[in-house]
Amino acid sequence: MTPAIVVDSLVVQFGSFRAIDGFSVVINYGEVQSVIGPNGAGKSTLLDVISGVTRARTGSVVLDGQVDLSRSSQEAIAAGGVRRKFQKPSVFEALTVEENVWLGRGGGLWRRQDDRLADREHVAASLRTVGLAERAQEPAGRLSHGEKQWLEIAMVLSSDPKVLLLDEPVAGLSDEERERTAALVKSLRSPDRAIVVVEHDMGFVEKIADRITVMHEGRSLFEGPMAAVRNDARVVEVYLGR
Ligand SMILES: Nc1ncnc2c1ncn2[C@@H]1O[C@H](COP(=O)(O)OP(=O)(O)OP(=O)(O)O)[C@@H](O)[C@H]1O
Repeated sequence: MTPAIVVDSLVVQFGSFRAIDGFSVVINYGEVQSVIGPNGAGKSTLLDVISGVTRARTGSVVLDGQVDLSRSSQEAIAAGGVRRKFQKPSVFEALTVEENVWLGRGGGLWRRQDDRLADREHVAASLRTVGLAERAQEPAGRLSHGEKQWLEIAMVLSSDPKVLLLDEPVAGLSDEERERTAALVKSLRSPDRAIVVVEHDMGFVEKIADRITVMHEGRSLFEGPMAAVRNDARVVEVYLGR
């Protein structure tokens, strides 16, 4: 396995409170890495550091053995191929589904007029991947909550990211939509892409994750496959048993 991102001894502090307190993890290409844990464990803060929203106090988050993302700007991180889908869908409702994906590809809607073949193909392929190709010309505001989640995935996919960060991708989705999202995330796995999923839905995580890290109070409590996670007494005590 080739590491995409190596998080080493990460510490994030808000005032005197340590939201992340010496956390380390290796995120590999070709895998879906899930980060689970109770509310307030530090999962979103971890994604914030990887995507440049929040600064680390100490430690490092190194991409491809070269770039320390904890010292890079949000723009540089996104341009370097690390893209994040936030928990709440934030699509542009008045724009069409396809226009939203053009925006996700980067550079704004003017890129559409530029009409470069590679761009067009990426936009179309992203819409097909998430199953929204037939809705491409509809205003995004007409999509259901689940479809908006998929549209956001298409928006980040359209830039062909090497690292995809998904923050609670099935929150608020129906059982059927969760099934579809699981199939979608599995289909996104590729040897030159690493996927990180933060999610509370254990059934979903079990379906998609190659590796699971359990976070608790800013630290890594346990790492392993779901069967081992479910059987670990500490994990049951702080998270699953609740
Ligand atoms: N900007 C901030 N200022 C102060 N405290 C913060 C800030 N951001 C997060 N925190 C605190 O850091 C801790 C970790 O928060 P975080 O959102 O990363 O947890 P989480 O594991 O994602 O939780 P959830 O599952 O509820 O989304 C929480 O106690 C939170 O209140």
